[in-house]
Amino acid sequence: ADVDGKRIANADAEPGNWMSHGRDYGEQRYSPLKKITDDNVDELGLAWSYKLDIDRGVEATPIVVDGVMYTTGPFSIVYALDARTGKEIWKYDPKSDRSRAGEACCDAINRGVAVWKGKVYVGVLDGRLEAIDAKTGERVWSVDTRYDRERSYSITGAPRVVNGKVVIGNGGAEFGVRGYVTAYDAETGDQAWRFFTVPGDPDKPAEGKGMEIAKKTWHGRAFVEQGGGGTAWDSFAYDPDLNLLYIGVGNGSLWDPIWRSEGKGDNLFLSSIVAVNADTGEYVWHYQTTPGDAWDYTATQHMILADLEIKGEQRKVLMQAPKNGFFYVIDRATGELLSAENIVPINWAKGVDLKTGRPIVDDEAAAYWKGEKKAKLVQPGFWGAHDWHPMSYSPDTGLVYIPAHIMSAWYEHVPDAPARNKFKSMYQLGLKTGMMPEDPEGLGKYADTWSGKLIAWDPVKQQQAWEVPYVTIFNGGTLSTAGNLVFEGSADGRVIAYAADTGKKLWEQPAASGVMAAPITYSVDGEQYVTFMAGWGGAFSTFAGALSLRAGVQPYAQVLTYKLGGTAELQEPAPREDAPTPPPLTADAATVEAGAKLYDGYCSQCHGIHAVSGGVLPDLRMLSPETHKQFLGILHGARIPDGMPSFGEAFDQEQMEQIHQYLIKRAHDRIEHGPDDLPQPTQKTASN
Ligand SMILES: O=C(O)c1cc(C(=O)O)c2c(n1)C(=O)C(=O)c1cc(C(=O)O)[nH]c1-2
Ligand SMILES: [Ca+2]
Repeated sequence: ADVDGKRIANADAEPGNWMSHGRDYGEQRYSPLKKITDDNVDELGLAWSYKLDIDRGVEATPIVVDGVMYTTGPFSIVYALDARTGKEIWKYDPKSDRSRAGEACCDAINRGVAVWKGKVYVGVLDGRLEAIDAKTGERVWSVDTRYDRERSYSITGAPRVVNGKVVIGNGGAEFGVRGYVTAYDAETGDQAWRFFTVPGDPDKPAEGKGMEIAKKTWHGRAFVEQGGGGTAWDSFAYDPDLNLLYIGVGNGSLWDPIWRSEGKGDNLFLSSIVAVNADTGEYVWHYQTTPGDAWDYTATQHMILADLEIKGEQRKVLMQAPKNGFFYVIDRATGELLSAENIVPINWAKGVDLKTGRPIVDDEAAAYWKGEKKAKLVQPGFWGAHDWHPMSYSPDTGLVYIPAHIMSAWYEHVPDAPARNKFKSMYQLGLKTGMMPEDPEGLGKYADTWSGKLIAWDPVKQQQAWEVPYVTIFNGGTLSTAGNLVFEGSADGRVIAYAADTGKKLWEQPAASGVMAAPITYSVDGEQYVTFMAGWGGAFSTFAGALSLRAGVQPYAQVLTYKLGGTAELQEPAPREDAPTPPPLTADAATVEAGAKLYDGYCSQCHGIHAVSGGVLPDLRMLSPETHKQFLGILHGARIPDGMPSFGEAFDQEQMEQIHQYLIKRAHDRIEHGPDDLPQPTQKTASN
């Protein structure tokens, strides 16, 4: 595992390895390997599988160095496996603080490790960054990256290592945090630099040139208390020649700009790409995709560096398809916007003005944060036209392969800003969102408006080359290879290979769970392998549980590795047990109604809107008689070891009973309505 900057920068010289998150510093996720091609990919079979410990969302990109695979599972557990056989070499559990599991917005997920000079680095869900000995799996150092322990910081992203420094951001912009990126000495864990993405107290000196610029774009003082947001929870890229580190910056906190910044200002560096000096963390340039973000339009999405010929000129570009629906091509030396077009239908903006670089915002979509009382249906909604699922770029076809979403969401202004507290709740967003019908028919109609697509996008022409439809959102990240192939897993539980030039499906097998993570390829002893990390979970299936049931999968977490002629057998989860009979419904309508409000505010982000779980965390309509008895105890923390936080300080006993009664009511609704399967989607949105 003796990886260093030279080796990563020359990744093409050793195509058998996958040494950093996006394979190279430009994060193209393109492999020069071509033993597996469009001619023989139909002979691909399972070589080995490895079962992960916890069946929740799996989002990691594995690293492979010299025959060893380093990857992660739920709750940031790290695995070192023999890349030929899947045999475990060691396992390291950082024992992420389960009492704080509820402070992470989107399941207990992790996007993988970094490897550098004999050490493996992992960001832990509870906010630690740790170095592990690559040979023994023993911890070498550990730092708590949280700048303020009273706030709900978490880490889900993969670290990157640049010039001997481990770079990591954090999550939490749904719960009132101030975003930043920190670089730590890879050897010692000592802090080298920190770059804040949004300003702190306006009465105190700004932290460097970046904050001088940003400060002028914020108004009032509410953002100091509310954190401001701007978490860098996923993407980075690095250009060794320019020595620039690119940071993908997230959404605002609170979401509603009225409660964040008096409804005014661009609120830099929310929803921006920021370039900093990789040695010092000093600001160099920025490009803001969504000024004054009001919709959770993060620009944390995967960034790809490439050299493209644009209008007869060779340009060093950075490409990103952030949540807001546009595909941006930016000059990565200067930050100049070269082009931007939307990849799916959108209604929040009419386009991007190339002169100013600013979106032409639609007045209707913006109305909610101008204080209008009516809810607005905005497209894309909070999981964007593209979320964290990595895209890839093939220099052979010149196309970018984007796992895209078609989805909308309601947004509604609320008359009061919430007081900040540590309980993850919908109220903490400072607006009302996520509204959807409760009745199966209405829900089915709404579900029909959500679907997924693999889009092959031409970044020079800024237009689509081909597409493949999927039944729902949250399909897997992509990998492209010199064998004219694009690999992608799907939300509905398949692993698939397409011809990179035409999009023709060439190979497909079942994956025993939904696949969200991006696959990788590597070779050992001349044999090429393709690995998919399978395992359903993440933001979609926890919050919008009912809609995610369209995927029809369970959260079964495993590493699946394929080779030509592989014959291993796929392990599958046991079928779900039938729901027990609920207790009789005795509560009155007012009690149930009060419980519904509390549930949708505090419980829905994990257990699903209207108590319909997507199957990752327990469906609270199907509690066992034993669990019904322990209900209050569980709310007081009895299941912290499983990641269920205590709500002892959030609710009084009466409120806990109200929630319980609401769940009993929903259990009876479920029996009345029958199974949760929504009506089948129309032809248009059915999977390929
Ligand atoms: O604002 C944030 O700090 C933050 C963090 C995370 C995260 O850390 O996973 C997500 C998001 N936002 C987010 O907006 C989002 O859509 C999302 C999806 C997922 C996921 O893993 O499925 N995480 C996150
Ligand atoms: Ca967010």
